[in-house]
Amino acid sequence: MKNYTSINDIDNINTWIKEAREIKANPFENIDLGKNKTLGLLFFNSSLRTRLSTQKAALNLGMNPIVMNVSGDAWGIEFGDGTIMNGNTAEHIKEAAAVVSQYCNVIAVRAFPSLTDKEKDESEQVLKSFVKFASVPIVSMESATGHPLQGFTDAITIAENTTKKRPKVVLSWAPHIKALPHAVANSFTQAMQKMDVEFVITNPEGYNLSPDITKDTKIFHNQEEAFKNADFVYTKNWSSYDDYGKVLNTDPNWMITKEKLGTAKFMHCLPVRRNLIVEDAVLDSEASLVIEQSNNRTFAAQLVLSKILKEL
Ligand SMILES: NCCC[C@H](NC(=O)CCC(=O)O)C(=O)O
Ligand SMILES: NC(=O)OP(=O)(O)O
Repeated sequence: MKNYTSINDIDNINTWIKEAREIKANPFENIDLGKNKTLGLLFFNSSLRTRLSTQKAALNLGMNPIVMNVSGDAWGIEFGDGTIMNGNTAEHIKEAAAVVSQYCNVIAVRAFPSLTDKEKDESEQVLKSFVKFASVPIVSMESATGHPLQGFTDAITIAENTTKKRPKVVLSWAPHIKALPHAVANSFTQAMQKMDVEFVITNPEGYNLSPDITKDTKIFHNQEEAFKNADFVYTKNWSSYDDYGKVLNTDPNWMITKEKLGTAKFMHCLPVRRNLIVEDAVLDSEASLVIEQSNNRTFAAQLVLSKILKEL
């Protein structure tokens, strides 16, 4: 595999899940695979899980990870083509990506959307510019429209925790005070569409995800109806897609409660705001899979890095 920038880069999700679970059972088996290879992690935004689990994955493969917070610490990077650089940006992505490629054998990038310019966000300018101008493989650590390491992690976690051949999985919107990206919900949707699960989405009116993502997945505006017979409830806030980046609804009735969850397992990518997205009683119960999801981030990243290293 050259790059990992989308759930669409997974050729066979069941095989990948099996391989990731084998890595989880024996994480140091390929400790020599990444010997003398460097992974550069570039963050344009905050992170706790992605930053640590991706470094840990690299270390488990014998790679050397080097990390940089690009925003603030590096020179401002210009992405525009042909720009007269007399503003705040000091170097062009053409040089920046080429330079980082001299130091790193693989580059991982986190770059969130603006949530103000839909066309620009959907063009994935930052991620795609790294793919274009770096001479080494690129891994997305959450871009404007997707979080494929998270989506794959969530698929592993569902496979590990299901007792049924075809469980029912619900992606539920929940309220938040800030405008949040669609990336996690998009990649989770794409991952579930590849799995043998009954998958539905529930969100208030005005909050449907991009139809290019949801395709023929059933969308309920009634959360209670969607939750009937659910085995897994995956919760995430996202801002409006149609009224791009706007917060149209903060109705607390959409918060996940123990009563609503019933016998289903609760999932969230984290970080999660307690008693806004989900009540304490859920996160503090056996029904919550959030810590195991975070654990699985390491093995998802380790599989992706293994596949890239094998083709370097
Ligand atoms: N990487 C996982 C989620 C990252 C981001 N969450 C956030 O920005 C939450 C921030 C807050 O709660 O203030 C998102 O939704 O895409
Ligand atoms: N789930 C996730 O990507 O967490 P961080 O934003 O902390 O990396």
